[in-house]
Amino acid sequence: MDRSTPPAEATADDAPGRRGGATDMSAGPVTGRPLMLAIGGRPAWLAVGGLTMVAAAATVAGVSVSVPVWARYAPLAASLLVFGLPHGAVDHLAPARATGERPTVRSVSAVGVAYLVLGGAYTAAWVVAPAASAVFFVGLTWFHWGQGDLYALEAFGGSHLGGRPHRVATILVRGGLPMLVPLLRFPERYRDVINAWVALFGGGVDAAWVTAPGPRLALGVGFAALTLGTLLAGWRRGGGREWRRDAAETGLLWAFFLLVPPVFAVGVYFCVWHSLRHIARLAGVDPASGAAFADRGAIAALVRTGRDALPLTVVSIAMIAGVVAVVGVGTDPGTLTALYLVCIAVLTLPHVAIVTRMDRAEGAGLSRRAPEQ
Ligand SMILES: CC1=C(/C=C/C(C)=C/C=C/C(C)=C/C=O)C(C)(C)CCC1
Ligand SMILES: [Fe+2]
Repeated sequence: MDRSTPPAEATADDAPGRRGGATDMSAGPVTGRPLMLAIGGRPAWLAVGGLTMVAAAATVAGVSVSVPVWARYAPLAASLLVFGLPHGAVDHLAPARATGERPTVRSVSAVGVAYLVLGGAYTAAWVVAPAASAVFFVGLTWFHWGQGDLYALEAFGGSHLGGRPHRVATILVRGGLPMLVPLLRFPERYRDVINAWVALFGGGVDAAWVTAPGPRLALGVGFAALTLGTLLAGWRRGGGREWRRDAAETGLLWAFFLLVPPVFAVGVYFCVWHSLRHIARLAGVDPASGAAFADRGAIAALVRTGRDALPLTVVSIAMIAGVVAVVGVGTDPGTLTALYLVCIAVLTLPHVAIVTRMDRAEGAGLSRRAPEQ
């Protein structure tokens, strides 16, 4: 698929930032809209929408569904293979492709060095200051998952997105949905997850304020106001179909993270929302995956990108298994999940650096020049 031409389904207004579009303000291409809808949109809406409806029906009927422990952890465990870990395992190829070039030994090595330096530094930080590293991990994920959603909104054709302040607010809202909303409804479980990370290093967090109602209420009211203000700003820029999609997704994620228990909800979100959106982005910058999508559809594009992700997914799983064996932690799901998430944290810091470079190369996200209005 030729990325420089808007796909048949999209109009120039649909895709304001795509190279060659009539209202093009950016330096580079943004993933094709049909690709992002097929891989990064519909599956996530189905999974998250379906689960939210089940949870809402159970709440309205006053039925308390007891989810077995293994099922609570199943989505996070599945993320080892199902889109989660693999979405970062194409990082060695992605920055070159984002600039429209073929990966070279040099470009792949630069990514390797970034992983060694940033991942190494963050590993040391976990050992020296686990509580601060845990808080940093939540903040980093907040930014990164918001950054991922901002890219997807642009790829959907988000002409309601304004300049830098509106984009920063959109990142804060979209990242805060998975990182803050679970705290509002499930503070004890939230604290237990963070405690489990820190406990791996022999520490504990004294975060009484996390479970205290006052600060939580303030955070909830503040975040609700930020959500409404950000959506209102988009509506005032013209609203329209993409604004309605943004508002519907935002409302859906608010409900999802308020209703569905947090470890399960975050696991589902990681697999089908964040990771699939990034995979759609990766497929969009890879000519072979783009062609597979144009010829044979979404599954073919996923398989093509999956092939690129396979080697480093296997290496990452082997490394995580090695860490589990060497540190010899307990085998209960809570502890294993904590160790997995700390490994993910170490991989996420360089991953965020790579994605931010891709944003710059594509003129997307915070690197996009403000559209004129
Ligand atoms: C599990 C869980 C949490 C944090 C999960 C995090 C921080 C996951 C990060 C994953 C990343 C960064 C994946 C790569 O893109 C919370 C919200 C603390 C509490 C609720 C349960
Ligand atoms: Fe990511």
